[in-house]
Amino acid sequence: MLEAVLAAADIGMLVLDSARRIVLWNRWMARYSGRTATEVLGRELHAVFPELDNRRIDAAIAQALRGFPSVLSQTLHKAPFPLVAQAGGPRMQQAVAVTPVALPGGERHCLIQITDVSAAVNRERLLRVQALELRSQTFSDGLTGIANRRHFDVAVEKEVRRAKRAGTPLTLLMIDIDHFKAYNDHYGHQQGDETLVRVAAALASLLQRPTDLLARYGGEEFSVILPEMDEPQALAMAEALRRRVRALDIPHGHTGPAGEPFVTISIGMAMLDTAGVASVAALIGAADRALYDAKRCGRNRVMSAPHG
Ligand SMILES: Nc1nc2c(ncn2[C@@H]2O[C@H](COP(=O)(O)OP(=O)(O)OP(=O)(O)O)[C@@H](O)[C@H]2O)c(=O)[nH]1
Repeated sequence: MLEAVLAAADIGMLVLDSARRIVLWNRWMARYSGRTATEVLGRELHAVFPELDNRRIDAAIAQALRGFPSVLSQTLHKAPFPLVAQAGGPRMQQAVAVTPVALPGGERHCLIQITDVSAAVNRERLLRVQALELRSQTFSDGLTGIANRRHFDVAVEKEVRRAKRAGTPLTLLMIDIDHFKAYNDHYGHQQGDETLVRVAAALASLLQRPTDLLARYGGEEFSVILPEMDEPQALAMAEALRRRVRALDIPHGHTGPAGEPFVTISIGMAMLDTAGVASVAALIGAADRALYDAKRCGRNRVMSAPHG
């Protein structure tokens, strides 16, 4: 009965005597190691597995022969024994427990139990990848691929706090595509989406520093956080962004009599240290008012929030 149970067990079991010779080798071990019981019984464990050069296993065996059980950490010892689920396949991921066995005669033996945890490990790996993917989706805009509003909200709070603490400047740009309602009305929503993607990519191509953040703030509105830039640099960047979008030469024949027949953007700019603003809400408000001024003054331009 015991033999039948050992043969049927879906777990590897081998028993070593005090000289580390193999005295029990169940069918599971034979199947996944490729070595039959006849080949290994009576032989020393390291003679059977010369590659089993794992000091942790040696220590665990020594400990078990002194009467103390141990379980090998799965993160540190993923696949100590050369076992494969199928010939030519990858090494099986293993959970290994080493347990003392006291026989009636008094001699202490050591039972090694091996479980195949490959499926669990693979599932864990997949979950980790999915978690990372979900996290990046949570913070990026599905259409344009740039940061979304949620990402912006978190980043602007952090950057304002950092700038205040370090006493460094911080610029916020609010960007809006001009006459985009007319664009959608005349060219269709789908082409409107394509244009949003192109504009986002054009803006992103100019922002090189890792701390700069371009986000889709809302429908056809973008925001840019530019830490540690003085006012002339920030203004130059805003101008460059405006020119870059205009240079895409995306036709827009419905911009009114004063407008250029291309897609353009208006930009409102506010700085933490020049707008006299202390809070994130005030900074956004100042940039928003400057954007409104840029629209009122004819669009396709950059306007700065008044100082102080
Ligand atoms: N295609 C597309 N259109 C969008 C999206 N989000 C917002 N819009 C459109 O953007 C337009 C915004 O128009 P308004 O805010 O009225 O302003 P505007 O026409 O851009 O005019 P000004 O801002 O005054 O230059 C609306 O027609 C929205 O439907 C989007 O994801 N895709």
